[in-house]
Amino acid sequence: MRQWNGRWIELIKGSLQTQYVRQYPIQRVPMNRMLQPCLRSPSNSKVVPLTSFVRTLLVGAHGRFIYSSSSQVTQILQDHVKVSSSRNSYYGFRTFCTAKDLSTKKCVPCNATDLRPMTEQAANELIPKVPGWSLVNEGGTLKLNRSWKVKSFTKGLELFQVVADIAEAEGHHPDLHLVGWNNVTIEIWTHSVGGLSENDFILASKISALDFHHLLRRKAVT
Ligand SMILES: C[C@H](O)[C@H](O)[C@H]1CNC2=NC(N)=NC(=O)C2=N1
Repeated sequence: MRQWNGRWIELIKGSLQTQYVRQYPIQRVPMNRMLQPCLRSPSNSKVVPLTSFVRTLLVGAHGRFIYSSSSQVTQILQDHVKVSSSRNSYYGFRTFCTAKDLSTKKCVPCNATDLRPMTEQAANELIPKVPGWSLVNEGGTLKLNRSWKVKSFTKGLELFQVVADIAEAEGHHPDLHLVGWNNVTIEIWTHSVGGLSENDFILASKISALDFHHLLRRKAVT
C-alpha cells in the first residue's frame, strides 16, 4: 500500500510539475474529474487532502503561488475535484464527490469511530456552498449559524417543526434557538466530534432548500 501511495504521489508530482504547471495558466489546467484521494503520509500517520497537497506543489521555490492566488487553485480543484466524505474508501483513499450536490447527499451516522472534525480551512472552502449560513468559532468549536425573523412566536415553533422533520430524516440535529419571541437562530455542528463534519453542511443545505417564507416576517421596506 505504501509503495502504491508513493507511486501515486510521484504520478501527481510528475504530471503537475511537467505537463500542466509550466504550460497552462491556472484557468486552463485541464484537471480531469478525478476523485480527490486523501494521500497518506509515508508513516501512514497523516492524511493529507489532495487539495492541500496539490496546492503545495503549485507553490514556486520562492514560496509564492506560481498562480495568482490560492483561492483560484482551490476553486479549480473544487470545480474539477470531487469532494465529499463518503465512507467508501478506494485503495485506502477516501473518495469524495462535489460539494455542489450537498443537498442530494445523506448524512452518515455520527458515531463512526473514524469521524474527525473538519479543519477551518476545509470549512471555509465549503461555506460558499451553503449561502446564507455563517461559519462561527465558539470557544474553539466550529459551527454553522443562520438567523431568521419570524412573524410570531408560534410561527417560530412551526419553523422548528419543519426543520425537525428534516433532522429526524437525516439522523442529524441542529441546535434551535427562539429568542425574544420572533428571532430564530439555528446552529449546526457535529456534537460527537466537537466540531464540523460534512453532515452539518448537508443538513444546512437541506434546511436552506425548505420553503418556509410564509413563516418569516417581511423585510422592512427601506
Ligand atoms: C447515531 C447518531 O448518528 C447520533 O446519535 C447522532 C444524532 N444526531 C446528531 N446530531 C448532531 N448535530 N451531532 C451528533 O453528533 C449527532 N449524533
